[in-house]
Amino acid sequence: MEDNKIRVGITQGDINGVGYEVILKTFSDPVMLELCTPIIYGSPKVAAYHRKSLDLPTNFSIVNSASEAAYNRLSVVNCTDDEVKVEFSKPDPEAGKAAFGALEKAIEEYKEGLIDVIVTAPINKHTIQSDEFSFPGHTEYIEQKLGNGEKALMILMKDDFRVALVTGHIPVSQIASTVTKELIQEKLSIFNRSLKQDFGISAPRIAVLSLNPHAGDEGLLGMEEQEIIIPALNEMAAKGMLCYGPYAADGFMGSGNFTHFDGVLAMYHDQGLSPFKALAMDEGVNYTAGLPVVRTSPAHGTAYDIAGKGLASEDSFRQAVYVAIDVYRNRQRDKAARTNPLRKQYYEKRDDSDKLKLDSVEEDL
Ligand SMILES: NC(=O)C1=CN([C@@H]2O[C@H](COP(=O)(O)OP(=O)(O)OC[C@H]3O[C@@H](n4cnc5c(N)ncnc54)[C@H](O)[C@@H]3O)[C@@H](O)[C@H]2O)C=CC1
Ligand SMILES: NCC(=O)COP(=O)(O)O
Repeated sequence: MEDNKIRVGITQGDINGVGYEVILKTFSDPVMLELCTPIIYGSPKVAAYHRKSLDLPTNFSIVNSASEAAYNRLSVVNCTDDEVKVEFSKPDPEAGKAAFGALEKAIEEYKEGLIDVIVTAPINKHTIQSDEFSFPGHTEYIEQKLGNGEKALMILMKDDFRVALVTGHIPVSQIASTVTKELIQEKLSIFNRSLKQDFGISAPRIAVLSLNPHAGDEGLLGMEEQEIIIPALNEMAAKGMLCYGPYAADGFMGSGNFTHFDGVLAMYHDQGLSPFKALAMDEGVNYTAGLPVVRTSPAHGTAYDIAGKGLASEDSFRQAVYVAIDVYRNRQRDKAARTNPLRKQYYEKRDDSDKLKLDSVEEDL
């Protein structure tokens, strides 16, 4: 390795979707190569196929591992069977196998310290399923593989607009029974910590959405607000967290109230992601908070309807690279700031001794 730029490991995702298109378009800009050292985990053959089909100018080097990645170059580590064929827009278990192989290799090299962050191109969540990958998505898989026992939180973000989820990829029929006081508090704690450490916000303000229409209308339309969400918020607020709500989701988003908060915690996937994508999908980023590893992805999926046509925008993928780099740097800064912190000094009221007291280091909620 000839440089000390952040090494961004990129997994190829589903080879029949728009993954390679957005990756190659992003790194056709030489400025991106000054910002980081990108390493694609995938297939030089498949990358070349996409480049030719879409008439893209992006060049890359073939390497055996990220340890060989060259300065100012896009590199590709081959982790895919050369026999695999690209068939644009086709859901194909072979493509699923290729997506999984790339993810496995990236995780292996991350563990070896060869890459600093992981940016994933979209997978087809159905075709990737196998005995080795039985998860609803990257979030849950990476939580298990690289979480060291920590829990993940899915955050979709664009600039200061950040939406996180209490429940994720579960059937709608299971949402109400999955939303518990403990789960809300767990997600709030991860969100609060991430806003501080990953985004440098010292006292984050978090809005929490209700589960039922109109926040339950005092119990008329459901009791979860009264019995679960409000007690969860009250306890966290008593510990000093700046959390507010529950807000009725439709009016909260429609009125623009969300702009007054650093983060919005939604109760379920479509409650949070539908308004988010309506407002911010173009440059939206999916960030997996709460884990030791920094992992991002574009907000979009495989987009089979436009695969191979040259129509996919790379904006979201480019932002995913930026966010991964920013969070990585913010974490380093936060770690440095927390090493040997100055302790707060104060005099106790009603203590006549004039004795200076030192408090203990603040614990994260
Ligand atoms: N992180 C991941 O791996 C994710 C994977 N998926 C998977 O992707 C597949 C398709 O999911 P959908 O819900 O259809 O969402 P999608 O994001 O693939 O497509 C939704 C719409 O947005 C458009 N679109 C998506 N990306 C675009 C881009 N870069 N430029 C321009 N237009 C774009 C598509 O053409 C389509 O009309 C599913 O298998 C899903 O599970 C979905 C989201 C994230
Ligand atoms: N809708 C968001 C999404 O599907 C994210 O999936 P993944 O990042 O967990 O693979």
